[in-house]
Amino acid sequence: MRIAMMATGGIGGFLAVKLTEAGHEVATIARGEHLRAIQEGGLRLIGPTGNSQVTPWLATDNPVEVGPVDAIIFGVKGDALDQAAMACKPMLGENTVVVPFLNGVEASDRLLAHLPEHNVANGVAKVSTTISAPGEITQTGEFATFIFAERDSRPTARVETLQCAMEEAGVSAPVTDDVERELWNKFILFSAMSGVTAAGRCTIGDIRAYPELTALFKAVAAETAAIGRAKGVALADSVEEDTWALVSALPPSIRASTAIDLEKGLPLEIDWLSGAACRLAKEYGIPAPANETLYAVLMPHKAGQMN
Ligand SMILES: NC(=O)C1=CN([C@@H]2O[C@H](COP(=O)(O)OP(=O)(O)OC[C@H]3O[C@@H](n4cnc5c(N)ncnc54)[C@H](OP(=O)(O)O)[C@@H]3O)[C@@H](O)[C@H]2O)C=CC1
Ligand SMILES: CC(C)(CO)C(=O)C(=O)O
Repeated sequence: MRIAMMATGGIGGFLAVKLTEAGHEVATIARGEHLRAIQEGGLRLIGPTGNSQVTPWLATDNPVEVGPVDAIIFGVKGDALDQAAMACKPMLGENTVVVPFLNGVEASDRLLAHLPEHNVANGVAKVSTTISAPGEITQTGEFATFIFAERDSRPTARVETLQCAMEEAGVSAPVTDDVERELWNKFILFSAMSGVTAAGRCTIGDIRAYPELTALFKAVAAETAAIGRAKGVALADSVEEDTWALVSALPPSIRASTAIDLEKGLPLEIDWLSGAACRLAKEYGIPAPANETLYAVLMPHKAGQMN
């Protein structure tokens, strides 16, 4: 397949290495020092079980050079979505599938402001990866699951082809019959994990150890689940308990990327996490005091560099 990464960060960089290794023509869209490093020395993945280095088919900051592709893996931070979406246009053909893997539940809908609906799919990523140096991606932990489908979850050849490509590349890409439920399952976990580990400057281990943090986490997860149900998402009756069971199984040192971004003084994705929960709660008439409090506490740090 011919696949473009918009862009080559934690998500796009990880998949670029895996899919290039599996023999696909991968175009990595990047910029600045990171782009120069990929052009000069290729893209390196530091993984939990070993490292790999690839030379992608193309490394550029100009999507016109790439031209139409079969699939675009769309992975930028929430605030960068609009500009990155517009930049994708030269890479679209009639049947190109654009799969967003942003955290939150709004990315696919937001893409429709810029891209034709028939090109846009929906997806959720369960992986922990970051740009650790120019030209280098580091993965923490071995989990790497990418769940995606057409926006209405109907099976199509283009989604199935990309899922097979990922599976053959050693990345889990299970079929789903309800991609919206998958997004909300993660959002229920992640709205709480992001808000609490960032505002509390704490880890998942702390959330389990301090009853006050446990209660706060569960309150956020329950609010977000209530919003999902009000929206009509087919959540399991046990989603709150299932979410806590997942938290109980996570390594104690884990924090959300939001907490790590806060520590580094980087901009926070809170408008698309706690902020999204608050917005959607208002829309559906659901009280969301825990999400609102966490959103407010993190607000002064939203633009970064204010630690
Ligand atoms: N990484 C992970 O483990 C996971 C991430 N996610 C979500 O996936 C999304 C992407 O995260 P992640 O990949 O980690 O983000 P990163 O910040 O690692 O990567 C995004 C990259 O996109 C680049 N970029 C943004 N806009 C453009 C543009 N217009 N043209 C070219 N390059 C551009 C950025 O460059 P620059 O630095 O120059 O702005 C950056 O290198 C987020 O919503 C995140 O929450 C979800 C699950 C796991
Ligand atoms: C928790 C994790 C690593 C799971 O994919 C994540 O999505 C994030 O921190 O951004």
